[in-house]
Amino acid sequence: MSEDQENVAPMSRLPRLASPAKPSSSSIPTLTAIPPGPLLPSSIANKRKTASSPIGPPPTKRSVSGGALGVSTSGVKKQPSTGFIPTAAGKPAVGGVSRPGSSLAASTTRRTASTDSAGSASSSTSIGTARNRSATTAGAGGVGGRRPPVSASAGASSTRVGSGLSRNTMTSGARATSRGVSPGLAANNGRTAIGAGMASAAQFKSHDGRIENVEKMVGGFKELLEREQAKISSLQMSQVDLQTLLQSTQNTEREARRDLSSASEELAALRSSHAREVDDLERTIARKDREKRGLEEELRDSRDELSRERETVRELKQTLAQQSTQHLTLSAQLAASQTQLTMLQAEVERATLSVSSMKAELHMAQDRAKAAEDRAEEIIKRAKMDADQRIAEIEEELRAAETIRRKLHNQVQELKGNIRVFARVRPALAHESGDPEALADIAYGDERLAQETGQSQIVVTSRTESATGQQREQINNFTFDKIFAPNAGQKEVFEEISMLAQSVLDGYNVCIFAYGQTGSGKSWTMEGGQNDQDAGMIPRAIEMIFAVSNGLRDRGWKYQMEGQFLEVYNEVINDLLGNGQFDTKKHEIKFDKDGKVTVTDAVSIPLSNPRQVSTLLERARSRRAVAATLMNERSSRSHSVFTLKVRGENPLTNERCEASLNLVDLAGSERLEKSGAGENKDRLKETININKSLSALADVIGALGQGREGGHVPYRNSTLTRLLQTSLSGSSKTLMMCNLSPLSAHLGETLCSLRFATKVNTTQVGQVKKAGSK
Ligand SMILES: Nc1ncnc2c1ncn2[C@@H]1O[C@H](COP(=O)(O)OP(=O)(O)OP(=O)(O)O)[C@@H](O)[C@H]1O
Repeated sequence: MSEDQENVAPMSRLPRLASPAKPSSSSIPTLTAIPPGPLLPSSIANKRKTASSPIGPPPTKRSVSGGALGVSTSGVKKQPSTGFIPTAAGKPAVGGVSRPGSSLAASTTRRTASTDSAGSASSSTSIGTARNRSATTAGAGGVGGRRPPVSASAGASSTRVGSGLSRNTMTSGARATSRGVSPGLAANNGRTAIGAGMASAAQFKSHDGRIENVEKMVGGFKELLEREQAKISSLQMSQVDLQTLLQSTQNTEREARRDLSSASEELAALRSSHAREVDDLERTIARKDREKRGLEEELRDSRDELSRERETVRELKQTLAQQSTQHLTLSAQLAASQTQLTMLQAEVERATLSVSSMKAELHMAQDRAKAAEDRAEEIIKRAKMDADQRIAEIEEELRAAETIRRKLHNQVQELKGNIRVFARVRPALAHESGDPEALADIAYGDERLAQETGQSQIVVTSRTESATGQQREQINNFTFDKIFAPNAGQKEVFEEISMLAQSVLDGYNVCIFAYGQTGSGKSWTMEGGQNDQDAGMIPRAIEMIFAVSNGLRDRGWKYQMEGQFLEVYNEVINDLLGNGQFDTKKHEIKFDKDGKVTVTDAVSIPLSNPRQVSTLLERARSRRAVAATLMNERSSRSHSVFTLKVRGENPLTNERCEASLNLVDLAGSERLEKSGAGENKDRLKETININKSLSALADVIGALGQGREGGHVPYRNSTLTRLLQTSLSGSSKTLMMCNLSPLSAHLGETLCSLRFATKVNTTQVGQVKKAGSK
């Protein structure tokens, strides 16, 4: 319900309160219809103000009753005259009455609002102000010119004065004065009212009875008001109680809230402590679990131990029982032994006597033994001297035998010829063996016959077509010191070479060439594959030389060895063991006063064991590979020369030797048209240089073959022959391995190689001499 509705509701109840005092049916409707408006709202307003000001001081009785009474009195007394004016004046009077009423109603509404907003503002003051406004409004209504000066409101004022209630009028005037109405206006109003009062005195008398009724009603209203005031007082009392109750409730609530927050905090603290306790308990439980498991394990172990202990106890008991039995047995035996001891003691006494006599005999025997020992020592000494003498004689004989062996060995080598030629045909490779037509017709002589004669045969059959289209078959028969068929392995080849290579330890220069066209197996023969089985002549020769030199150590020989690996490419020497990726130094060939060849700035690596050789070969290989990437297929277009320099000394025999083993992998020997060099200037230069050095080699061998002492040998015609000058001289042993391809496509080159090898084979170089030996 809105505030306006609340204000209106009491007005509907008012007729019921007023009805008992209704004096007559003719006048009451007008009176009762008008006064309740200003009366009831004041009382209700007071009531409401009281109720809506919970903390404001309760209004004094004087103030309330004064306000209410003043309003009701003035209102009630005004209304009859006002009520009559409309009756007499008709419609405008109704408007005059209705204005104050509506003004009051409005003022009530405002007052209620102001009370609501002002809160505890003084009720009496508020009421007084409202009433003053009402009066002012009424006055203004009269004076304001909206109505004629003798208007309903002016009439109302004069009615109050004219009814003889001068006190009231004065009071009203005084009040008006006191509330800001100008005194002149009040006096003016008073005079106007007296004039109007005299004019209507007759009417006034006729209404006395009604006034009495009204006064009775006022009395009733007073009673009602008192009752209301009593009610208000009791309500105020109960309001105070309620306020007290509210305050205490609020206090209680605040306390309860405080309790609640502290309880919440306590609860949170309890929860966290509970959580901590739970955590602690869980940890404790986990620990206890672990302890429990540990204890269980301990218990298991203890049980196991207990059972073992029980087992031991049982065994001990058994042992004890056995030992008790044994003890009894032993006690019996002891008794028997004691009896025996007594007997033995008697016997010992007898034996002691015989020992004394034997000791005497022993002393005599010891003297005899000492004399015998001295004699034996003398004999041993003499025998040892004889043995040492014999050993020295034998060693001397052995050394003489070794010297003889060396001589014989070298005589055998000499008998075999100081230039020997072997031929080796490589097997067809995997990609070549598919077509039998691709293989050349090569036959090998009888092996047994070869062993008997020391000469092997190889027969190469070539077929050509004549101009008339006839097939011509040419059989080419070649004889060499040894021919290796394709199935011959590296080991087999080395067995034939090893004795020659061993000569270097005896002080002979040895030179082994691998000659043949590109791809005929020269590198395979000299260096071989990576595993021991495929190892070529260089690693096998080194291994063998180290093994033999170690064996000769017992006979007083001490050897020092060093390795050198050079490459001759386009007549220029490159050091394959130098530092850096490839050689940038210029090397020259020099000869010392002994005629030994040295190469300037060439690296010589001291070798103390054969394993170092593989590292050395690997180093040379990688440097050759770098050079090969710089220049296509360079390896087959260059000569490689591995030199093992050996220096030996035998302090026992006072012998010394110095020699070198040269293992040469020659460049591919193919002819110019085969090499395809015509199209390429570099290749042409390579081929010219290779051919130059190979023919220089052939010329040197040929010149040596003429055997003229002091005859000219053209060593200087190529770098290769100059480099190998010492090894090719008459004091060296030379072996040429002629490597051959099995393919028919290479038949022409194979025949060329075989003819060159034959030329070398028929050369007889003069007497072989030890190099640098004393
Ligand atoms: N006796 C052999 N047994 C097995 N394989 C061989 C044998 N001889 C040569 N070969 C193989 O034949 C191929 C050519 O051999 P190699 O490289 O030794 O020829 P080369 O004459 O040294 O050629 P280049 O002059 O180009 O160096 C290589 O693959 C090598 O492994």
